[in-house]
Amino acid sequence: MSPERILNVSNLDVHYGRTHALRGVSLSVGPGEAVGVIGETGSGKSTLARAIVGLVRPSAGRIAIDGEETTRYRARQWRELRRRGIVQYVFQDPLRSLDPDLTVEESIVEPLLIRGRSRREAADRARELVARVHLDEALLSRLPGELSGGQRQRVTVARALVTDPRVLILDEPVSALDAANRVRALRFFQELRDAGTSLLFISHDLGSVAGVADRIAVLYQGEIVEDGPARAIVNAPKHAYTRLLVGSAPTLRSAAAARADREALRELLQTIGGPAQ
Ligand SMILES: Nc1ncnc2c1ncn2[C@@H]1O[C@H](COP(=O)(O)OP(=O)(O)OP(=O)(O)O)[C@@H](O)[C@H]1O
Repeated sequence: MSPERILNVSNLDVHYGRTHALRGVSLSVGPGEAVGVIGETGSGKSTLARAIVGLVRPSAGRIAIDGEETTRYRARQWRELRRRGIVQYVFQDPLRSLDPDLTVEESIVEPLLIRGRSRREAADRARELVARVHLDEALLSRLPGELSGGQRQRVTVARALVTDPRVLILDEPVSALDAANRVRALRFFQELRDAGTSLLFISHDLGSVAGVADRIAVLYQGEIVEDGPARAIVNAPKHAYTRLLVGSAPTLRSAAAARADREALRELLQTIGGPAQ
């Protein structure tokens, strides 16, 4: 496996009893790269994420995180890896992943206090992180139940960032958000990626990952049927299932059509010697 990849999954198989949930899945994420995994419900997206963070045991294949092979890790080694916080998994449902009785500040600082940091240092870091996810500092004293869905989601991301992870796995990060929050969240994920955090986006919706992902892998019935640069997947999907996904994302289709029109016009202008804009 190439050492410069932050996350490397190769030929991964996962079984749940008789259900063969993942079949020969290979995927890699480089430093500061955003990779999207898209697929319909039941295609195996969450199973892949859960296998990467050690919550599901693969029946075959290999996983390496930041150059360290984790495939045969025992519980103690997983605990140590989680303590170091190199990989963080942000679950789909923020309400379920935040303790309802802890304030935003307590939720964010908890992992730091466990690591033995002082309360003062942890509180400073909480303020820094809420600013980073574009939340008002006044929300630090609120409980999760007193926040909007978009705010809660940013709190879960702030909490995941507290350990400076090299890779962040985001399970359906924008599907529960309204349009304005969705745009804001996607912009924020771009900032994170640009600052060097590797991102693995998991979603059923091609439209919500296409704008952020550098590469996209399409998961269908437990197998990756297509994998490539996001632009190629959207503009020239090869697999029939990917074509169906692109076809059912109207904004993507019209953006691709508009781009094709612009390119055709540019070519025409060049042939007739006009201004090539
Ligand atoms: N704990 C489990 N025990 C048995 N089968 C499971 C378990 N978890 C998932 N499965 C099965 O494995 C397959 C993949 O499920 P998975 O949850 O990974 O899909 P998904 O793409 O994340 O779906 P969704 O988008 O609905 O969350 C499905 O057939 C599912 O029924």
